[in-house]
Amino acid sequence: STIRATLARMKSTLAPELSSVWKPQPASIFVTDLATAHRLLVRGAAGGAFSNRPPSISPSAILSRRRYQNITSAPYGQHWRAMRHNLTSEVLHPARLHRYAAARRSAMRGLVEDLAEQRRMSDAVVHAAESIRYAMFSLVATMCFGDGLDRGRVRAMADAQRDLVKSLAAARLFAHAKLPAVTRLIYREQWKKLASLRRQQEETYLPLIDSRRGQSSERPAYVDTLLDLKVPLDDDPVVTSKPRRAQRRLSEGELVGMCSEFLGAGTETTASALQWTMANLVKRPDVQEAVRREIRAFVAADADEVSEDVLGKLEYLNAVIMEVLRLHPPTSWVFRQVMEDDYVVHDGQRLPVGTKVYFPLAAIARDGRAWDDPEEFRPQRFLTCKGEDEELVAAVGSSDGNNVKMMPFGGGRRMCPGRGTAMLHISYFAANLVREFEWREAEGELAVDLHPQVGFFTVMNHPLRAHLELARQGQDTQQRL
Ligand code: HEM
Repeated sequence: STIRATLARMKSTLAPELSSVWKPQPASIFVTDLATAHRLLVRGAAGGAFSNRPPSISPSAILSRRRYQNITSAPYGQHWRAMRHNLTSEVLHPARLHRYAAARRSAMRGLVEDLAEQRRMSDAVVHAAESIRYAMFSLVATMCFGDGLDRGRVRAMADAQRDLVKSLAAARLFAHAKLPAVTRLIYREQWKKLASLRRQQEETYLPLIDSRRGQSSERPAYVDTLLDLKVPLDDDPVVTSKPRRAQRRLSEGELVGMCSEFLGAGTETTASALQWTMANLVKRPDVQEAVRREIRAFVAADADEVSEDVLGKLEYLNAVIMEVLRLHPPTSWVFRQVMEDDYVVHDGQRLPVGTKVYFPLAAIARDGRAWDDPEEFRPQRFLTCKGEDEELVAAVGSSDGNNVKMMPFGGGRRMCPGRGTAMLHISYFAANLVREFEWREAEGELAVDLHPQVGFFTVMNHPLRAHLELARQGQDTQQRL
């Protein structure tokens, strides 16, 4: 009877999986030309929204067997709309973002001091990659959980998240598995590792989440908005602006997944973009000096920092960051999947339901029909169009979708909601790092290598190391740092 029970259990687990394996799957499509990417992503479909991703590799969604969705993994519908609206209007909206100015300043100061300390200890060569990533993580962690986080705990969370990012390749294994139960059995070590990382997140995040319950704060953290958030009881795939009556709060599992998404999306992308920015400035001392000259023109020599209100005037720095995002988009892919309601036409044919459409962002950004000498690092290409700043808007993806030339933040309704925040974080940190230090190439194995390591995020193949000299004029910088 034990054998019979085991067989029955196997049958009930495997039968639905096996039936889906034998079902013919429509071919996937890879879009590498800009015009098609723009038409599909930004203009959308002739019918339906074409705004779903294939089952996400979000570890939170996979580990909970898709019980807990976050914004990235949720199907296009009312639940997704409520979560995304909360993030964009309550946290990332420019009118709310000023609340976190003190956290940005403290993370930036911490980074400058850390680099100064390293250069004192190690003959001026610093491990910039780790320091940059940790500074970004501590900033995003404060936005997520509020002020007063213990430094040791933040460090542990940052390390755990690095492990999780490394495990994303394994997560992909489970996300795309035709036979999930069998795949979990075959790759049980990888599954156990993912499960233990998720458990670790629960153990760390839940006490922090609980400590915010019932508190009112002048500077609400992301978690506070999530605790207040109500989502539709049943997801309705049709997105309308009509309020729904039956609502519920997010469960603990969902809260952990949402925090994990915020920390991951907010840290890994911007930390990678900042590293690529500093790496390109090391390789191009002429560009670095031009950025420094621009900063000196707008910031007094005895000012404490390049303040946020100056950033809008630093057009050349902004152009450098755009060019970095074009050549090294930190998110490698955008994905969509054709659903029942979508009427998506490609090459004169309606794409069958289930078709996965892949947009490799680096290839799209190097389309020779859109850019002259697309392989060259040439920030001034973003300075040619003054006035309306058309190209700058186009580069981050304009809301009306006109003149889109590249899409580091994706496009259409699922476009990155963090693009404004990301640009603020990258330019604030980069401006201050250039003002404080002269960044020079270290020698031998520590030299800057601009080859990418393409995974879920595109990072530098060799983490950034650089030789730093103090660069500030006008006060006794040696003493200050
Ligand atoms: C340089 C920095 C960043 C880059 C390059 C980037 C890139 C992207 C891309 C390509 C997508 C997919 C868009 C699509 O499918 O069309 C995305 C989605 C997303 N990003 Fe970002 N991102 C960055 C920073 C941020 C930040 C700072 C946050 C939040 C704090 C964030 C939160 C999200 C979320 C929640 C989504 C899912 C949106 C949805 O499905 O509706 N990102 N991002």
